[in-house]
Amino acid sequence: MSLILRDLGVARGGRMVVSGLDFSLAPGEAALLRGPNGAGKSTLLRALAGLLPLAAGSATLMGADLAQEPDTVQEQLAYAGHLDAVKPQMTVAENLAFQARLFGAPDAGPALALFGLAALADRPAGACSAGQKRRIGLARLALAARPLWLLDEPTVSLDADAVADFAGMVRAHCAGGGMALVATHIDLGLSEARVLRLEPVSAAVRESADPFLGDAWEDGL
Ligand SMILES: Nc1ncnc2c1ncn2[C@@H]1O[C@H](COP(=O)(O)OP(=O)(O)OP(=O)(O)O)[C@@H](O)[C@H]1O
Repeated sequence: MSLILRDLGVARGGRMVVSGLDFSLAPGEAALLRGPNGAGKSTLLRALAGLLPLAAGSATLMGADLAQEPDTVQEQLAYAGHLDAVKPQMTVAENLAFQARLFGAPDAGPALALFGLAALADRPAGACSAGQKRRIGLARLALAARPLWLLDEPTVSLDADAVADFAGMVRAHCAGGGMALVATHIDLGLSEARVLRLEPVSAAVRESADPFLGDAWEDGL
């Protein structure tokens, strides 16, 4: 019932960005994904969310292999990337009601109860501040009954109170048997969380690419 990564490798633009990664997360555990800019944190999260292919190794979630059964794995996780997944023309309540339908939740109540969003319920999301939009994006996690949360810099734009609320949300998720892998550069106050540190793949490995071809960049990612 865990997330298990074995000898995992992920490439970007034809270069290995994450390589030889072994890690596991058990129900009830949170891990902070740390490392310098460019170390591969977003890349790893996107790969685990099924948005990038694995170049090597394996990832299994609750017994399902990501490469063999991607749909089964994706149904067990919720991914929150750098974008807030908020529709600007809809109100805060409508956005969350939409997310509730998407995740099969009966209503948006549990999300509206978070981060002071009830007070913003009738405001068009497009008229919300950056931190308010981020709150909407995170609150939708409460509607997704998914055991694994993959969160990429979730606290960007949040004030100190909202960061504390977010830490409480992760703690409650884990207390209920959930798991969270959270890429962050800041101290979230989750002292019980484990740390998975990524380092940029060594220069020697990078320079093994054909020097005459230059860098290859993926589009639209
Ligand atoms: N679209 C892309 N095409 C090619 N290479 C990419 C692409 N996106 C990212 N990379 C490269 O992959 C490496 C890892 O990037 P990634 O975004 O995963 O790092 P990160 O650890 O999340 O960094 P940060 O802390 O800055 O968010 C970087 O060297 C980056 O240049």
